[in-house]
Amino acid sequence: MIRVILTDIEGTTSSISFVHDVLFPYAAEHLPAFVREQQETPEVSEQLDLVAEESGTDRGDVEALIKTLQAWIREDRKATPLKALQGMVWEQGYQQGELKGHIYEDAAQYLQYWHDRGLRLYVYSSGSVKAQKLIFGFTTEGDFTPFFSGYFDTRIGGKKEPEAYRNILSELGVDAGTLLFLSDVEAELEAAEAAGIKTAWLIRDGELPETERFVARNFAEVDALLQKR
Ligand SMILES: CSCCC(=O)C(=O)COP(=O)(O)O
Ligand SMILES: [Mg+2]
Repeated sequence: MIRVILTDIEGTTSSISFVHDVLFPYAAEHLPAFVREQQETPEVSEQLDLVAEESGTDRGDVEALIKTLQAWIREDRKATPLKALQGMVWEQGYQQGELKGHIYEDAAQYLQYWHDRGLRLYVYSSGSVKAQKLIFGFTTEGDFTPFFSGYFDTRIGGKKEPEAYRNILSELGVDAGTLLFLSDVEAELEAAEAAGIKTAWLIRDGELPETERFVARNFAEVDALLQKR
């Protein structure tokens, strides 16, 4: 029986276009000034150390580090220090009212419903935990953070690696068979399944694939699966 739901964000609870056409351009625009101004603060400095280490860029050349970060944004690299810095930049945007998180109507409805029914809800996204709390804390529909029991980002492991899902199970202290993972990316579902976790593949637009997997157009269809299991 499913007692815990672990959900991806981009393409699952929230639109890909919000992340790619709003969040990423916002970060690309504001990150250079943010890094120049905040480079001496411990939280930013720590991330710049990691950017230098991962890219081989000279740690003393802040402009080169910014160029590396901009290139990573363009290629949608799921690098943990980039994700941490993006979260800090987005925080300013949400606080100033320039950004509002997107959440699909059905996701908003069912997250609340599942929470009220006693299911435990967790997020697993490549976006940093800070970024996850922001997108759900400042949505156009209100604050959804009270419905979540916890958040995981790439510090627990990459989303296409079975080890990450084993780490999540161990952190949560639950059996694999009680957890349902929701994502729009098949490679993420395969990794979760390799750890014994049940999955639902969210296909919000376009043609449905021919697959043995459980596929859902929206969270109402995921709920139908929950009724059966
Ligand atoms: C937390 S909102 C920003 C999401 C993000 O930065 C990203 O790369 C999307 O990753 P996901 O794992 O949610 O597909
Ligand atoms: Mg996704």
